[in-house]
Amino acid sequence: MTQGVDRLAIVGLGLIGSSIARGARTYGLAREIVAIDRDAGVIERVRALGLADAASTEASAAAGADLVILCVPVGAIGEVAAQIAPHLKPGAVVSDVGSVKAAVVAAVAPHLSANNPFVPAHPVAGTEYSGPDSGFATLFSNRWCILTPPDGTDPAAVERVQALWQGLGAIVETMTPEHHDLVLAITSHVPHLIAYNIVGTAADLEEVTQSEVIKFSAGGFRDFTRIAASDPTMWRDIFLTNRDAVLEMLGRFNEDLSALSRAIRWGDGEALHDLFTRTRAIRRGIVAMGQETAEPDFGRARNATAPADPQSCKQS
Ligand SMILES: NC(=O)C1=CN([C@@H]2O[C@H](COP(=O)(O)OP(=O)(O)OC[C@H]3O[C@@H](n4cnc5c(N)ncnc54)[C@H](O)[C@@H]3O)[C@@H](O)[C@H]2O)C=CC1
Ligand SMILES: O=C(O)C(=O)Cc1ccc(O)cc1
Repeated sequence: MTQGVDRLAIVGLGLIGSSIARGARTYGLAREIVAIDRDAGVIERVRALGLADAASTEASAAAGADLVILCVPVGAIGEVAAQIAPHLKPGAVVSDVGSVKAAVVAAVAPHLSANNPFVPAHPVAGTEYSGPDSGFATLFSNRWCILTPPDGTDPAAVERVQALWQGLGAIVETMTPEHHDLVLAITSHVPHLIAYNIVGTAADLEEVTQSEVIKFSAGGFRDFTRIAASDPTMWRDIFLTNRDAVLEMLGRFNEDLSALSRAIRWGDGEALHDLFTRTRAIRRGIVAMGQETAEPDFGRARNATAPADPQSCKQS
């Protein structure tokens, strides 16, 4: 059994935090796991599921941890860092899993002393489910985890966080927070916004079509509804904290959408066919890299320990 971390504290035991706890147990990555969540109901579930050696609603439970991972919505990460900071032992490394990085670095840095290096991380893996029941140990297997350590971060701290993610099966890559935010704006954030928008538009049309939108929802729309079922708090925070990059990518998206509208209006089949051929090649490239299954899996195909009844997960 690898003993990477002596005491691992996880703050926020939702989908991501509970998956880290399960993975750390399964793969023997920590001698002791401490779970911290402000929600007493979550702590109760953590105890019932046996996800940690100790579980508490108090930030002081982070005392004595070698590595503390903040797994709360990005808008709360700075405030949670401030709460745990007074309890950290010298040398304890702090990390997070937030989907946005520049705003998180800015929010966390002021609260930590030089004795407690911050190594921001983002596992690019998840589902539309939330809460402690929705996690599973293999969530990060063969998935990217992006680290965005500020220049001058203690290399030993980066190494500790990298080792944890590699132990969880992730492939680790390092980049600047700003680059991360631009890349994720187009690959993750704008796609979620499009899903929220199209499902919202369809819902508004329900009155006009007398429920036929939902009744006849076929492949494309159904895939959007899965994404649009993602946690409202988490995604509100992502759009508010990655505002500039999302607006930049949304501007480009709108321009390209206008070009497509024009092609349809003027019967430019060649332009449509050219684009659809290019996008098909991109999908096939992703499948070939093993980052995706050929068919939509609705977030459950890799879920080796999924609850028998997915409805038991907190669905947003
Ligand atoms: N859901 C996903 O697919 C992915 C999420 N992320 C990131 O991971 C983080 C967590 O997301 P999920 O696990 O999906 O969320 P979740 O909603 O499943 O769990 C969040 C947990 O944090 C707790 N929490 C919230 N505010 C808190 C506070 N102030 N103090 C202590 N605990 C608090 C909540 O009680 C809840 O148990 C977010 O920053 C998100 O951007 C990253 C990759 C994928
Ligand atoms: O469920 C999906 O399709 C996702 O895209 C999950 C996801 C959500 C947020 C992230 O920062 C990373 C992955």
